[in-house]
Amino acid sequence: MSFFLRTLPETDFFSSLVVVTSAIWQTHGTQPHDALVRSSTGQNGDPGTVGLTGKTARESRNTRRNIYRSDLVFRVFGDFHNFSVGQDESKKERARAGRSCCEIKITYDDKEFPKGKFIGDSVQLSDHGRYDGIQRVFFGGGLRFWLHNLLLLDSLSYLSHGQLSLSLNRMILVDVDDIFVGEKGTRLRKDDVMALLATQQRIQALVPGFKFNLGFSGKYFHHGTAEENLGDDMLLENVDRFTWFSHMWNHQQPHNYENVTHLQLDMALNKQFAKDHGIPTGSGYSVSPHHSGVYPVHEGLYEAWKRVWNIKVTSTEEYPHLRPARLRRGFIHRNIMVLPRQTCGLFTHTIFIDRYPGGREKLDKSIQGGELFQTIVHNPINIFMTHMSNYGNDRLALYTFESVIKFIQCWTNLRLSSAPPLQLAERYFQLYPEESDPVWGNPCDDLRHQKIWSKNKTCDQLPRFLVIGPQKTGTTALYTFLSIHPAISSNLPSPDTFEEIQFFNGKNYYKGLDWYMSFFPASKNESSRYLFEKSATYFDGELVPRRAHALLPRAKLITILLSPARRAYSWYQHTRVHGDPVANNYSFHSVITASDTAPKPLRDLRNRCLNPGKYAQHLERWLSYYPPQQLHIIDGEQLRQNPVETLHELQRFLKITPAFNYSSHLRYDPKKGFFCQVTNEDRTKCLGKSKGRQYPPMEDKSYKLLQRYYLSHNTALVKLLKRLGLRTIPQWLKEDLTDTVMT
Ligand SMILES: Nc1ncnc2c1ncn2[C@@H]1O[C@H](COP(=O)(O)OS(=O)(=O)O)[C@@H](OP(=O)(O)O)[C@H]1O
Repeated sequence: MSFFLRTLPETDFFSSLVVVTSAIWQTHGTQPHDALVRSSTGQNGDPGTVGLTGKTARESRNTRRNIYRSDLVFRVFGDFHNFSVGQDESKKERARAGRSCCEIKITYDDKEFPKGKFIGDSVQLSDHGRYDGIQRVFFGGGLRFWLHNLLLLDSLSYLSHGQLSLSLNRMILVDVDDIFVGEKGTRLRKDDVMALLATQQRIQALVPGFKFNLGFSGKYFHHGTAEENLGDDMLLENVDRFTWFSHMWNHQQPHNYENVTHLQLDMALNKQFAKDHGIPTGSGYSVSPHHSGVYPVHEGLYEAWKRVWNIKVTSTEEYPHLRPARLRRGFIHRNIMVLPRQTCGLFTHTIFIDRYPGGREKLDKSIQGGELFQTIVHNPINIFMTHMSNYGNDRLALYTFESVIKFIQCWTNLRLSSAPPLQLAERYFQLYPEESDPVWGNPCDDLRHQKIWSKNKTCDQLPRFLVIGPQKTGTTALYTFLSIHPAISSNLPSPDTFEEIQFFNGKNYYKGLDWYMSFFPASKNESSRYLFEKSATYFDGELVPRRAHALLPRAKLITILLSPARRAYSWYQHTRVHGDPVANNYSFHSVITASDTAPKPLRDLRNRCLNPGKYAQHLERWLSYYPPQQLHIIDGEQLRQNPVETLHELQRFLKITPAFNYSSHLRYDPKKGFFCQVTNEDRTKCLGKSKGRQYPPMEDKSYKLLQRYYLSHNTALVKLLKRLGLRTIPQWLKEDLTDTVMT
């Protein structure tokens, strides 16, 4: 299916026009599909007469008045030979009376558009395609108008026969943070709690399962005025009518606790408070003050949450960043599901309508088709952040949520519902399973993140360059030689994978950023230190470039390439020596010629052996994240034969000054057959016997076969290297290609 969205140049008729054309769906009599926008002939009759009622803020604690009368926009579908046009009839008497507006005849082929008769801002036309067989929906200007926005989505659904449709189900949870926390004079009184309950009941009629979700900090219970303390009591008297979650005992930010035990002790106090006051403790949900510790992750918080509260779900506005809100996502860390959190425009200090930033008009705009309304339209699952103070005073949160819910009911066919956080989270990750995987970013790249990250942590503990492999190209030799450099430091060794951390591929990634950074101990002389790590499996890892780029966007990348055929053979020998039973049962030739019907272990081994050698393909993946200027390609043969020059070039690429002269630090060792490090005692220290081992040469038939196998990949590599401006094509690459042509 293909859709073409384009803006046409200005015409007399439409100030600007977006045409949605379905070239595929050319039939008539389309199936009706669930539309977002409630049509003017909806089940409630005429929406033009539906006025929303809501609570005005301050002065209306006990009076209700009509605060909103719907603007009316007709959506009329016809065809170009005889169609109706809808126009924005707001404030016009006939619109309020619900009468349809003008009926205009128009003919399509001779372009007789009746000039000046339309209000371009509100025209939507559907061409059923009777003229040329192509269905279209035309939009007049004013696409920023909220209803047009929805109609565009409906049009896509309509033209695609429902295949490009949004589900109509929306789930809403409203968190009320800071229960018991507020300053005297800003907290809930008894009548506020009554209003909270009454509003909740009204919302429940429209949103099944809805309950305000109260986040409490027990330390501040009864810290208000006498009247407000009665409000606290009343919340507890109605404890079962709400859902509850822990918001830290003393409202402290968890990232400020370096010691997990202290964090646990504080959490335990809040739990004890809950037990003493009959507050349920089993929701499995918690939110930390100011999102601290959730993202960027403070491991201590996750640890203590699990131990004290058995937390399974939390939420934050900070992942991956606060803005833009529409890009907020969820992730799972240590089995705790982190959901994206939304704002409704109310913050702790927004408590009076006359002091609402931008005034009441701004709030109403957000509710009536603006930001808040759109948030619900575009997010299947919404967790809104509010604070206790928003429910006292002018009760702006009550007004906001009741109004937006009614507005949604009036203008859309969305089906609203609510559920406890655990259910929401399960639903969320069913809808977006790909989000389970976290993507760790650099906390120092976002000021807000830095503020809610432990002061003891530093971004200097991250590598400035990565040696990405592939395996068996001489990466260990390069790693060892780089470590001789006085200004370069490698990572600490890993107990499992030795000199390689293998963070960005495989399971280690789920251990989190703290785990990764623990391999790069902070040094006193940060500025002169070039931290790096090498993990040869990064090169061909599907997810690695994306993950590496998210954390280290400015890092430089070093890769070593040599004949993919020879690399595959070296890898096979390495795997045999490491006791792989399949490699030991099958000859190299059997492995590389294994067919797709071969036993799975053999096919897996074949793939692991051959895939990394498809260099161009893997490099393109890296280059889709990193600019070419950050990539340095080393010829593996040159590294082997002339490591000194190779390292001098590399230093220039890394812009490391002063340059370190390797010539007196590396020497050819005839016994080993490779260059080795020169020790202080003027001896050579070579890599262990696992590197540069002796094995029989590759059979000619295998080499020839691999040359053919890699022909297209090597050809693509030549093109890529030229595109990257490499002046000389490596000799091994020329040979691989030439020999293939000759055979
Ligand atoms: N100076 C020096 N000393 C020893 N070995 C050297 C050196 N330079 C390059 N090589 C080649 O490096 C091959 C091993 O590559 P890696 O270190 O990348 O292997 S690994 O992926 O880390 O296992 C290794 O492959 P094999 O010969 O198959 O063992 C060597 O050919």
